[in-house]
Formats: sequence, structure tokens, C-alpha cells
Amino acid sequence: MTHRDSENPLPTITTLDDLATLADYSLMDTLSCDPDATANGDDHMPRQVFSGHYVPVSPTPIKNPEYVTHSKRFFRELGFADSLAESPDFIRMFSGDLTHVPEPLSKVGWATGYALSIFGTEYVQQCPFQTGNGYGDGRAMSVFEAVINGQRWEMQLKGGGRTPYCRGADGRAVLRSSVREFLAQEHMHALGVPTSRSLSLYVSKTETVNRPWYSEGSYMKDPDVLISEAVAISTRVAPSFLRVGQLELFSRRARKNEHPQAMAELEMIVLHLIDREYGEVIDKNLTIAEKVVLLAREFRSRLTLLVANWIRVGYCQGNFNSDNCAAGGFTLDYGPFGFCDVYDPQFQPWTGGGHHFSFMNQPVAAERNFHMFWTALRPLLVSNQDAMEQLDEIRSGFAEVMQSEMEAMWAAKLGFDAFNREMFNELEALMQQTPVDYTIFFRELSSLPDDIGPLKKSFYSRSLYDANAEEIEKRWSQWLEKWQALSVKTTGGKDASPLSRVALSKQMKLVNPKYNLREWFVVPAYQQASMGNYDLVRELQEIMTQPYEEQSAEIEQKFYKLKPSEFFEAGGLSHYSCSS
Ligand SMILES: Nc1ncnc2c1ncn2[C@@H]1O[C@H](COP(=O)(O)OP(=O)(O)OP(=O)(O)O)[C@@H](O)[C@H]1O
Ligand SMILES: [Mg+2]
Repeated sequence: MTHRDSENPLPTITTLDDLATLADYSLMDTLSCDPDATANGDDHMPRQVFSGHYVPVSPTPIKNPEYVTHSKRFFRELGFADSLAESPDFIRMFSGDLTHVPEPLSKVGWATGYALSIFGTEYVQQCPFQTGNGYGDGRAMSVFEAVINGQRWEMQLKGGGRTPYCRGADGRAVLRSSVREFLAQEHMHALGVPTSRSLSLYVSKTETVNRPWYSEGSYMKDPDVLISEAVAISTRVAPSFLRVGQLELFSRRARKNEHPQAMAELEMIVLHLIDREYGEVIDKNLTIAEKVVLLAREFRSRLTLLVANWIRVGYCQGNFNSDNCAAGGFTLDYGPFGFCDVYDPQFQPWTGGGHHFSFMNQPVAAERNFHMFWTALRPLLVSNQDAMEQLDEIRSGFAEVMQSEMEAMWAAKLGFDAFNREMFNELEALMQQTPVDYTIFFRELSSLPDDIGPLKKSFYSRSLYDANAEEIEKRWSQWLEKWQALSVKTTGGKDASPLSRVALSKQMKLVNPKYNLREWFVVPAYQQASMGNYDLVRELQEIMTQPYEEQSAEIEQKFYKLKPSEFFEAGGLSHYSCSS
């Protein structure tokens, strides 16, 4: 084992034994274990978990695992050698077989329970026992915790088999959805959007499960066939996997006084969240009330910035329930997500999702999740009126903070130093009416065009534009003229000299990506992968981890283009059900 420093970027982790030296499962000390759990983790049947923060569960390995890909970038950050990803020991562990891991690596993983609120309404109906005690990580389990280069990370298998929270389902994830999540996490990180990270992806050469899906060429809303798909395990990494729903679970129990430790368990999970996600900004020596107030303020900042970033890059989470809202303020659970092609405020690729989780409604959905977060924290402050008032103010100020993050984001996309409502409103109407390709439009604008010629590359020839081309183009020209006049005035501050055209363009191109992970790029990648060819997955990974770069002419030709008309309304491409 060699040592890494700034001059010597040699990886330090080249074997599983090296990885074992880093293991630090301190989560086990700060959280409590389900008292009904078995120590060996043989706990794979749906059951109620009444208390405790985690349940030891042994993963169920996928049969005959094969390497698909790993994140070279993240490996480098962690100091992991690339060769590790294809080494038998590592493959074994991260395809779910912990039975042979060297000490002190744990031979059991852990799954956690959480509650569900949809758009601000509490649910227990999704729990098979109708109590909420059977809901949580049904197929996700963490297997490793360590501090690496000063940062604490938890590593979690997705698709690692059944847990007590599996609700009778198979505990598996299929290759299709695993490829999607793996690529999206890599892409979002490269876009500068906070996210759980991708580590590795392995597929089974022999084990399959059935999932409802769309037949070739289907334009149906819902899946029309049952297909057999290979199972896979992807590993994702984050400082913690705590969700808003997790705080809710313990807060609901405290509110209902469900057991004597309920309030203590709520406090423990909140302190754990602060330690894992907010350790740098919340002083350990503060009182619990002070910590809770700071936590709410910081989470509000992170969540509002996160959602503004989603909209900046054209991302729709699709299913932004409180259990898919990471309490650390990053993107979590890439299930029925999508990156928009056409600008449509109501873009929502998930057929089960509805308008409330659509593209431009995400700030409102975020507020609903923040409301549940606030609700969950309140029981901790009942004896401190002053802190409670501060907490309530943070809650009521959400919409204003969200609005200002959105305005800052639109200003940056437009290359302005301040938001201009009139310009934005006109643009929004034009983008929608034409309609434009969201990514291509802003990228072309970032080249500061002299006339609307280059912007027309982003126009979809659909009904309105086709029928009223002349009038629409005239409106675009007028808008562009105004934008040009305003953008010339853009400065680095009141007294600074105006940004040169080159500098302004460069700055805008760091805000407006050239490439994004459109679903019709991902579909052929997972289709080929299902036949054992991973080239396209790896190619997309490479391209989508440099989304702001121009890249080669060949890549531009293939990946900087409008969505082909035959893909509109196509099942599995334009919309999909949640099954994964
Ligand atoms: N095949 C499955 N087997 C067991 N549980 C499942 C399965 N699919 C989904 N679940 C569970 O159902 C719940 C809702 O699923 P959802 O699609 O939000 O999450 P997910 O994509 O599995 O996971 P995550 O939120 O951890 O990324 C989650 O608690 C999840 O663990
Ligand atoms: Mg989920």
C-alpha cells in the first residue's frame, strides 16, 4: 500500500484488504439497532420494524456477476485503483456477497425504515401492515462506511435482495434501471448538481426477474408486456442516505408516543443527520435547539439551490416524495426521472407522477417536502418557544428563498447579473409556444448570436411554429435584440468594466451545458448492455461526464441534436412507468 499526496496521485486502495483498513462503522454507535433483528442479518421476509434506526441485513448476491462499469472519476477521488473494480474480491463484495470479506469489513449490511409523504400528505397505505412499520429500504442496503481523504462516505447496494421492508417484492433492480441511475448520478455530478455518486455496476449473467414494460414501437401510456430482465447491483455513495421520510418516521412515532424511546430516537436521528451532512456548518457544542434551527436553515438553502439547479439543467425528478428527498440536500433515487428535450413546464416522464411533480412545479414540490421536514423537527422544540418561532419563520420563508434562487438561476442562464422579469416572461412564453429544445436553445444563446439563425437550431417544427413561422421569428428577433442590448450591459459589478463578449460567452457556457442525458441516448445503451455489450454505456458515461465541453465534431453530430419526431409519445422513451 502506497501513500497518496498531492504530488503522488497513485491510488492507495488496490485490494479489498486495503479497503478493509478504512472501515469505520461508527453509524452503529450513534444510531440504534432494531431490537427484534437477528445478528446474522438473515432477515428477508416482510415484517414490521417497530423501533431502532437500522436493521442488519445480509445482501443476497446476484448470480454470476459480470463487470459493467465503474466511475473512474470517483475511484480517483477515493484513491481506488481502477483495477480494483474488476478484481474478483471487489466484484464479489459489490455484487452482494459479503461472506468472504476480510476483517474488519462487516459481513452484514443494514437497511433503514422511512415514512412516505406525497406532496405534503402523510401516507401509511403503502405499508403492507398499514402502520408504516413495514416501509423503508426494500432493496437498498448499505455495506460500508469509512472516512476517505477527510470525507465520510456510506456505500449502498441497490438491488441487493430482500429486506424486512421489501413488501413482498423481489429486492432486485434490473440492468435497465441500474444503467439509468448509474449514468445519471455520474452526469449530475459533472453538471455540478449535488447528488449521490456512482461507484460500480455489476450485472448477473444468469439471474433474471420479470418487469412490466413497453413492447417495441408501443405508444401506450402503460406497459403492455412483461419482460424478463437481468438483475444488477449498482453501488451508490453519499455521506448518508437519510431522507426527509426518515425523520418523518421517527417524528410520527414520537408524536403518537408509540414507544418509550420514540422521542429519543427522533433526537438521535436528527443528531446523526447533522453529523453526517452538516458537520462543517453546525458546531457540535451548540444546544439541540440551536442545532435544529441551524439545520432547518441550512437544509432550506441546500434544497432550494438543488431544485434551481435541477431546472437549470433540464432535470425532472419525477417522483419527488419525501422518501426520495435526501435530507442532505442532494439528488437521490433516479427512478422515473428524465432530462427534458422540448421545453415544457409540465414535462413529467413518469406516467404515475402527475402534474404536481412536473418540471416547473418542482419548487412547489420541494416546499411540500420542506414542510414535512419542518413538521418532523417541531416535536424537538416544544419546550423552547424562541427556537420554535425561529423554526416556523424558516418554514414560512421557504417560498421567498426558493424564488430568489430561481431568479438567480435564470439570470445566470441568460448571462445577466440580475433577474429581469420582463425578459424572462417573454422568453418563457416563446420557448413554450415555438417550442424550443431547452438545452440547445440556451447553449446557442451562450455563443451570443448576432441574429436568430443559430437559435433556430433549437426550434422544433411542430404545429405553432410551422403555421406561424414568420410571426414567431419576428418575436424571437425582437426578444434577441433586447437581450443583446441588456447583455452588453452585463458587468461583474457596478464599477467593474463590462465583461468582454468572450468572457460572457465562456461564463454562460459553464451554466448552460452542451450535452445532457436524454432518454433516447440511454435506451440503446441499456438495450445493448442487455445483450452483453457495454460499449455504449461506457461511451455515454465518458461524454456525459464532460457536459460543458464542446467535445469532438463526431460527438456533436450524434449527441447535440433535437429529439427525432418518432420518439415523441413513444413508450419507454418519452414516458415510462415506475417499474424497475
Ligand atoms: N423490487 C423491489 N423489491 C423490494 N423493494 C422495492 C423494490 N422496488 C422498490 N422497492 C421499494 O419500494 C419503495 C419505493 O420505491 P422507489 O422507486 O421510490 O425507490 P427505489 O428506486 O427502489 O429506491 P431508492 O429511493 O432507494 O433509490 C422503496 O422503499 C424501495 O426500496
Ligand atoms: Mg425511492
